[in-house]
Amino acid sequence: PSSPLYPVTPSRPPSTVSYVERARQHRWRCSDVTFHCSDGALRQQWIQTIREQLTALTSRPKHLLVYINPYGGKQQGECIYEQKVAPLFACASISTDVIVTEHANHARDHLKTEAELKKYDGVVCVGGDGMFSEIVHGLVSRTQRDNGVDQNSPEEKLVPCSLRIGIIPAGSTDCICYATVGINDPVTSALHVIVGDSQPMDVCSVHHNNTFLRYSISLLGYGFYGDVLADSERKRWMGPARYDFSGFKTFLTHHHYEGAVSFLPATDILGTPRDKTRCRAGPNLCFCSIPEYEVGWGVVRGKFLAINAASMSCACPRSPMGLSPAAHLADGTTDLILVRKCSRFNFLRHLLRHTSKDDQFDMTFVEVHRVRRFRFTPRHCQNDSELDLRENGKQLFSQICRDHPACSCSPAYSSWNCDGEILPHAAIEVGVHCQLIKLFARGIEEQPLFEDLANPPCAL
Ligand SMILES: CCCCCCCCCCCCC/C=C/[C@@H](O)[C@H](CO)NC(=O)CCCCCCCCCCCCCCC
Ligand SMILES: Nc1ncnc2c1ncn2[C@@H]1O[C@H](COP(=O)(O)OP(=O)(O)OP(=O)(O)O)[C@@H](O)[C@H]1O
Ligand SMILES: [Ca+2]
Repeated sequence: PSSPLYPVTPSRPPSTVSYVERARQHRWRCSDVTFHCSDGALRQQWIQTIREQLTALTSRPKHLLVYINPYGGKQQGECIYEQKVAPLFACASISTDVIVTEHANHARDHLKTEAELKKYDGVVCVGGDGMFSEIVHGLVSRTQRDNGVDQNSPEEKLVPCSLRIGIIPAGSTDCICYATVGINDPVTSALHVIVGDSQPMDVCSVHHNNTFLRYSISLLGYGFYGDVLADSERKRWMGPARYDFSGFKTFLTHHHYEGAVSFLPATDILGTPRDKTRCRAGPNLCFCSIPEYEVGWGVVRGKFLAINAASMSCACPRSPMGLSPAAHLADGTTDLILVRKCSRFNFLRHLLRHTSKDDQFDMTFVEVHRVRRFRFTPRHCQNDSELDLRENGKQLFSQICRDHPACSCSPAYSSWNCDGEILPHAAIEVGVHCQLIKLFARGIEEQPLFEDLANPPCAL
């Protein structure tokens, strides 16, 4: 159908208008209302007017490029798209080019080099956070190349991407979707695409020795989350449960890592990581401020169980408030959470607080800073031969452990978990790029007291 009204059949047919209705827990549903009109001319006038009103909404996409990961999460990507999303796009007169990916990085490389981006109003991915990360890497790299920007320079100002990205959740964690929409529900996400929502988001660039490594949108985690990921990658066959298994195992292993974290605090912003307010849809604290004066870098040295940088809350079904509940999606900062070496019992208390409303930062061994840039340097390693050292270190360590089975020392290095991908270097430099990308989302809406009055329905 080429209009939001259907069916449009001869003689006195009923005319149906589809619209968005809010349901529980941030879910959106498609409903319809059927009108009967005995006066054919009046009916036609109504149809014409509604069509014109909808066409005038330029923020709504008309052509989308869709990538489906058939192997993400519970391997339901294709089925979710065909059954739940494609019919809605068709109903809203959105045309699509669909690519089912054949290998990892297929979507990234297609976007980077081949895709004819001018044809589209947006890119949609069906998968988890890993698939979204592929789309971001493809689009951001393509935009920098097209604009002659060198990604390898950590100080370079990156050019924002013009195409919006939609996420149809079909992964294991879906934390980007959860934190930008409030729920990981394919129909809700499809409806946010259809109504043409727009949510800007920060992107962190990660460098090692003036070489670009990766972008991060949600979590950069060294120590605990790096070790959980490294272990869970060997257990992909377990599906989403691999994270709980590896989480439990890593918790028991209780390794700590020594190093120095230096950071540039964001002092000229309104919010702090300890705020009780949350990043919500509508006017809020979420904007890019320009630093007014130079502030000095802070340095924290020590032994850490975890070093986490959360550029957004990282709320997900496992942790409904997230790693940094007050983090903002698009304020140009990341919340640097440093968890110093402590007892297993205390670390468990800290982890448990992620599952409730209790403050996980209110503990003597945890500190949190809202920053614009940071660097991490592991102890024993300040030069280029880090990787060699790392390999030798691993061999040495396993040898020592074989010789002394009861020893409880930690290995020298962990890995960085960069949005679910393992980085090859421990020493990294990170900078936040304010509002580099845009999503088909609007942030999490407060649940209004009188839903119907505060949020009028929206026709498809
Ligand atoms: C006692 C329960 C404590 C539960 C504490 C839960 C905190 C969970 C916080 C989750 C934050 C997810 C951040 C998202 C990162 C994504 O960019 C990335 C890509 O999808 N996902 C992961 O790396 C996937 C990372 C998944 C990490 C799961 C960690 C699970 C920890 C379980 C610890 C169990 C200890 C039990 C001791 C008896
Ligand atoms: N056709 C494919 N075959 C194998 N791997 C793929 C394919 N398409 C994409 N991938 C890769 O699969 C990885 C995981 O995908 P995805 O993010 O969709 O699911 P997930 O890992 O289960 O979820 P999450 O990232 O939320 O934990 C991604 O890193 C992506 O690069
Ligand atoms: Ca942020």
